[in-house]
Amino acid sequence: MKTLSELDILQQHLNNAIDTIRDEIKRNNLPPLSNYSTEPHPMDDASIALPPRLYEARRLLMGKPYSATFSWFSFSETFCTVYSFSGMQFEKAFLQGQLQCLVQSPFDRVVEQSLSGYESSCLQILIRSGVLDQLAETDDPSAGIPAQELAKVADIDSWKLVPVMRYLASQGWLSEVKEDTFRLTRLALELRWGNNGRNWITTPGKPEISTAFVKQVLNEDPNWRYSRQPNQAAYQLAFNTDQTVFEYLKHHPKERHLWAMSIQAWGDITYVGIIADYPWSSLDGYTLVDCAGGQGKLSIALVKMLPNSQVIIQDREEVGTLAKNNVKHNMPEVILGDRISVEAQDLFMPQPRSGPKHVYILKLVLHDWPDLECITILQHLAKAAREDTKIFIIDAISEPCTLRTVPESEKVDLKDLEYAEEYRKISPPAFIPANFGCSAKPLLALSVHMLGLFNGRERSMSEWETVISGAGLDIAAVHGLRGTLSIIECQLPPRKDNEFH
Ligand SMILES: C[S@@+](CC[C@H](N)C(=O)[O-])C[C@H]1O[C@@H](n2cnc3c(N)ncnc32)[C@H](O)[C@@H]1O
Repeated sequence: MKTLSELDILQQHLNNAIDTIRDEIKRNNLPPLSNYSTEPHPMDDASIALPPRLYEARRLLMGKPYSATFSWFSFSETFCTVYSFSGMQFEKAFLQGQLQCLVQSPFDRVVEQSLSGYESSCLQILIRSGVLDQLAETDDPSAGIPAQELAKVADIDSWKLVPVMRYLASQGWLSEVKEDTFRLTRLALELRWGNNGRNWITTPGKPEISTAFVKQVLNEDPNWRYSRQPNQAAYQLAFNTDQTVFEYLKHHPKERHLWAMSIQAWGDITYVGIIADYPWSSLDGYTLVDCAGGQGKLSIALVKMLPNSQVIIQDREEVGTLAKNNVKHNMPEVILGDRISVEAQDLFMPQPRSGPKHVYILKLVLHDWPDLECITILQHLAKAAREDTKIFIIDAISEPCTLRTVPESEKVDLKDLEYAEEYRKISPPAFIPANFGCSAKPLLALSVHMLGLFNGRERSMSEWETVISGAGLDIAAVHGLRGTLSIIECQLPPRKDNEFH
């Protein structure tokens, strides 16, 4: 007999729940569910007791960590324990996305969202108390450790630790192997010391900035409310400063280091797609200028890939030291200033590197800035550019959340990618928005975070077009990459016959 995998079993639960909901809707003469309806559905009315089978099918589909009829703890205890005994992880039953929106009770969603900040707080507790590292470094990670023991080593109250850990277990970060004994799950391994997830989550200030974000947007002072200055955002409200994030970090080296690690984490997760999905070898022989190149991970890769190219990492003076150390660490054989150099260069000053066959790269830079600043940055590059210069904006293209009908001849679906080596994005299938809805949540959350930090944002293609044409540049091509980013290749517009350069 075929042994079913966890994926097989979860699919069965999913199909069973959907089939049941469909059947119950028909049996009870309810209207069809739609995420695009502008009317409430009878199932949204919490004062009506749903038929038991429909109620339970919805609970199965949501894999909900709580419900109206179960108290938080009793439900979590039963459910988490049962699931960890059967070797399954709760988080995998928690189906996100379109299906969640379609079937979840709107009030439950409100409760879940209004308390969602606790997930971040509980993760902070897990990490900052050292509990996560205790769980990661134990001799037998699969056995787990009783919360009482963890609390004693961390010097915190176990009465407070247990609800924190159980909540995290319900969200998939931990599993409760027996009552009050927890172990890490696959998801939580990303939070171990040295991993990108840990670097990203430990950058200081995220909770403070997200709280102050409300005050940024709804500020009583209209000068603030309508300000798009990079130094009038939630960050300044949270840290009581009038400096931009980068100016502030200049004077706070410890935070600067943590920030650099978190930026690097985002860079790392997008790196594979940038390298794999663009034909970089076609640029061998070009001079590549990595503007605001940070610690220079992309530049180091490019100099290794392109033996006839020169690569220059530019950034703020205080970041240059990090980049130099990084180059020395990763390429001990290379002499700085030979094929790779690091130099201080302000994005808002004229670009000194100019000449034939140049590529200016702006990776994850423009999303940090409001439109006016982006236009100024691009104008400096446009002024330094020649006819054959390429300007690469490597940033996300944040599709709107609209439904889009793709003409049949242009459709790409999963079947088209069978055995494909070249990456192509699939077209959104029916009822899935252009940005794939909840799949875009990390990027859209980052977009809001950019607003809170700098009045920056992730941009849609039409928003990119505004900024690029505002700087007097043309778009030559757009390359989609795996890992949320794209390369928007820009160039000078063709010269008119009567123009002299
Ligand atoms: C989000 S990071 C991106 C770094 C790098 N391109 C990457 O992808 O890892 C933004 C970078 O812009 C740099 N930066 C900020 N303001 C700058 C300025 N006025 N001139 C030059 N660099 C600046 C920061 O120091 C930081 O390294």
